[in-house]
Amino acid sequence: MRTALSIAGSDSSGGAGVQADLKTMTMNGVFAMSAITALTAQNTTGVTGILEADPEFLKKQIDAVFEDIRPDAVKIGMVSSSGLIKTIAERLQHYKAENIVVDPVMVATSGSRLLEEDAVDTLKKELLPIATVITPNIPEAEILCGMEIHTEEDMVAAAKAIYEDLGCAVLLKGGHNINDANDLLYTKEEVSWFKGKRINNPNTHGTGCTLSSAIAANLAKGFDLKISVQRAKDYISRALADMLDLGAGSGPMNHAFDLKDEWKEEA
Ligand SMILES: Nc1ncnc2c1ncn2[C@@H]1O[C@H](COP(=O)(O)OP(=O)(O)OP(=O)(O)O)[C@@H](O)[C@H]1O
Ligand SMILES: Cc1ncc(COP(=O)(O)O)c(N)n1
Repeated sequence: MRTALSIAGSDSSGGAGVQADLKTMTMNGVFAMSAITALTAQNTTGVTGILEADPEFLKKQIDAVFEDIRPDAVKIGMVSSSGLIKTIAERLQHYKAENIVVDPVMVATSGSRLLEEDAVDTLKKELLPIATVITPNIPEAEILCGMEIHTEEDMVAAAKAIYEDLGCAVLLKGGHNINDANDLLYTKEEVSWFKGKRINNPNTHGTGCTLSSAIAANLAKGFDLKISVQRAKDYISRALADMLDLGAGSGPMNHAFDLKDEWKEEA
């Protein structure tokens, strides 16, 4: 069985973070492991507390995984602070990790900050350049490239600027657009659009975590980046279409939908 590691924060409400990652990876047919960067006390309406892991303890978790069950792919979500980012980058390079998907989580859907402001530079310098693909949403991409994004042309220009600056493939997610949910993949070879029909579901807590974990799971199974993104997009559309409605805020998605063997196939 192929394996994947989530390096991310814990979401006590189960909709985002490590909890979303493990559900998504399992549904996509890989064995899921975790190294937790922070505990959050969180629900659909907001984050009430964050307890960061000590970088030395995060290193222990990553070492414990790599020295026994080497992951075929790694997804990185909430990284919180510079010390944790440096530890992750150093360890992944040490183990020559492959198929690294970084979701540069900065602010939760509910509005709470999940990455310290002064850690953005460390993220750009140390972690994003070693990624196979990064998956910013529009506000995150604006921070990474310093330009405003209003149109699909702006999305292409922003993805190009980020690619040229950091050297990693960029999946710029359009979930924050008003009309469509079209995502743009910018790689060395080509620019591809992944068109999605906007599903009228206000419960989008954890969509970014889910998409990036599904990409990692499919890379782990041997699919190339474009096919992995398409499969991940199909997965998230299916999960959103289930219309689970829990909690008073933007709720989580259901992952326990009809298990279909097609989600689990390997390349
Ligand atoms: N209402 C929707 N209908 C269909 N697809 C959606 C919808 N909202 C988001 N998506 C898709 O979900 C994925 C995540 O996109 P989004 O831009 O919401 O990321 P995000 O903001 O990082 O997510 P998060 O809510 O975890 O912060 C993308 O593939 C996006 O196109
Ligand atoms: C631990 C953790 N990681 C990531 C997110 C981002 O997800 P969202 O933007 O959907 O709130 C989150 N809320 N909590």
